[in-house]
Amino acid sequence: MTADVRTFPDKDAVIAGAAADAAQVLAEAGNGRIDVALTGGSVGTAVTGALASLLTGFDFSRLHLWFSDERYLPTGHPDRNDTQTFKAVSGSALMHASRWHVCVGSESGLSAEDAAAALGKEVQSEAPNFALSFLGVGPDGHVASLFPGLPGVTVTGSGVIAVHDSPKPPPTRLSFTRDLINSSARVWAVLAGAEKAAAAARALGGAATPSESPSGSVAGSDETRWYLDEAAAADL
Ligand SMILES: O=C(O)[C@H](O)[C@@H](O)[C@H](O)[C@H](O)COP(=O)(O)O
Repeated sequence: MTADVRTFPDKDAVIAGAAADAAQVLAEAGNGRIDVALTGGSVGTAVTGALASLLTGFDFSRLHLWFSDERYLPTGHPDRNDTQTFKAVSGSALMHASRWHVCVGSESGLSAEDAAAALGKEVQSEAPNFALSFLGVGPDGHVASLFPGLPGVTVTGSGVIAVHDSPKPPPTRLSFTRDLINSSARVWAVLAGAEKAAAAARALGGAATPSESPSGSVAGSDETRWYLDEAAAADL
């Protein structure tokens, strides 16, 4: 499916645009439970923060929030994606979502494989039907913690994997598989900056393999959108 590419003047406009559109998706979602997969990184976290301030009059008890990847560090560590997200949304009603499905922390003593399996079990038993998955994109084209050249991006099945030797610190991470990400109705990539331009062009060019371009290998079952600033869109 062809991605719907939306270009904005700068990073702040990308964040505001994606958050406003996500607020509309949530407002228009039918009755019942809504599952959303959040992402880490500067742009994704800021989108979640902006979304939190737009959701007025929303029934938060319907909302289940997940992270499509986590940096495998102790609970509360300032570099964890959930910690950074909680900071971005603190004081907002988003904190009252029915459930934040966070990953176990490394203080548990679990190996990354066992921590990934625990979250995978939760995915299996909750059977989330993701309405929306946000993804940041790295300069190397990674999404979630699926990095070019590492084995994770080729793992099949709707599970959660352990990732070792991540080129972006920290080295140990947990990540949704590509199949789990792609089970989302909507997959929205959010990115900004000239350092992302080559990765965006490779992904949207459509010729790269998943291992060369993880971001080019993710797509929503209904819709794939890319929110980019002009700098990141420069090579499209
Ligand atoms: O744990 C993480 O860092 C991520 O989830 C990662 O996939 C991130 O979204 C991208 O690296 C983009 O990050 P930026 O928006 O900061 O460039």
